Amino acid sequence: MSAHKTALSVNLNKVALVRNTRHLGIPSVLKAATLCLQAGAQGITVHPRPDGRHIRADDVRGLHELLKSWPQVEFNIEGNPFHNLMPFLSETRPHQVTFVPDSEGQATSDHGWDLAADAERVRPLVAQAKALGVRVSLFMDPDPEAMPLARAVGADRIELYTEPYAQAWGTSDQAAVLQRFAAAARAAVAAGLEVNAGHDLNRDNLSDFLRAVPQVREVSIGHALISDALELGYTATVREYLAAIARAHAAPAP
Ligand SMILES: CC(=O)[C@@H](O)[C@H](O)COP(=O)(O)O
Ligand SMILES: NCC(=O)COP(=O)(O)O
Repeated sequence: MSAHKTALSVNLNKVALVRNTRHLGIPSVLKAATLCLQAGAQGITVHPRPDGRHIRADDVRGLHELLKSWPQVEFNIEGNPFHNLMPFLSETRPHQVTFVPDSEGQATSDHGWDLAADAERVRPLVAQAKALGVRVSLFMDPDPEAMPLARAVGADRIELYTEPYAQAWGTSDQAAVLQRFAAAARAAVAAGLEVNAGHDLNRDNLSDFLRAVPQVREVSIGHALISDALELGYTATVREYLAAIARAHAAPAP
């Protein structure tokens, strides 16, 4: 058994994505956060992208207010520090920021930092976030040799980008890919970093990952978790609508 329990941080991007297709405010990001926390999630993650396609500034502010009532819960804001991210840190001082090297308008995150190229420009932004009291995590590919560089720019944690693992899960590549992630996590810890993980983790592939990479302090999960929440909720929801129809038929308007 590992000495710590891995925290689950729920990424709410996809709730906002659906919400943004109309002007009704549903589904509500704040209600989703509340339900996830009531169910035991230990953190909330959002990635306010520059194009505002899902999480927007008002969501970040609203979650910041909401989480004042949940002092044990970690607020994690992800994004590219060279785009729109840093003002959110000054305004809300979340527990953690995850720097992600996405381009503007990128469909979704698909690689970690290349610190051999970017260390000098990332370092002052890491220092700026830490001066605000915000823990800094860097989104990284599972490359053991890059971990000392992540530490050298001042990061507290790294987040292992797990899509390659998710793609390998259940195939003959799974064991080899997991070995790569395990080596990267060991290298991170040896360099003085803590380890997070995320991207395309789901309730099928998660346990195998955490067994192989027990150092993981936190997983942030959005796309699959929100999809599961929809699918696991269809039965009860359809019954509610059928009940509403039945009520109308049982007591029609006079
Ligand atoms: C850093 C990371 O892996 C997540 O932010 C992920 O990219 C989710 O972002 P989207 O919900 O915009 O795909
Ligand atoms: N940092 C990863 C994250 O927040 C969620 O990624 P995904 O589960 O939506 O792929």
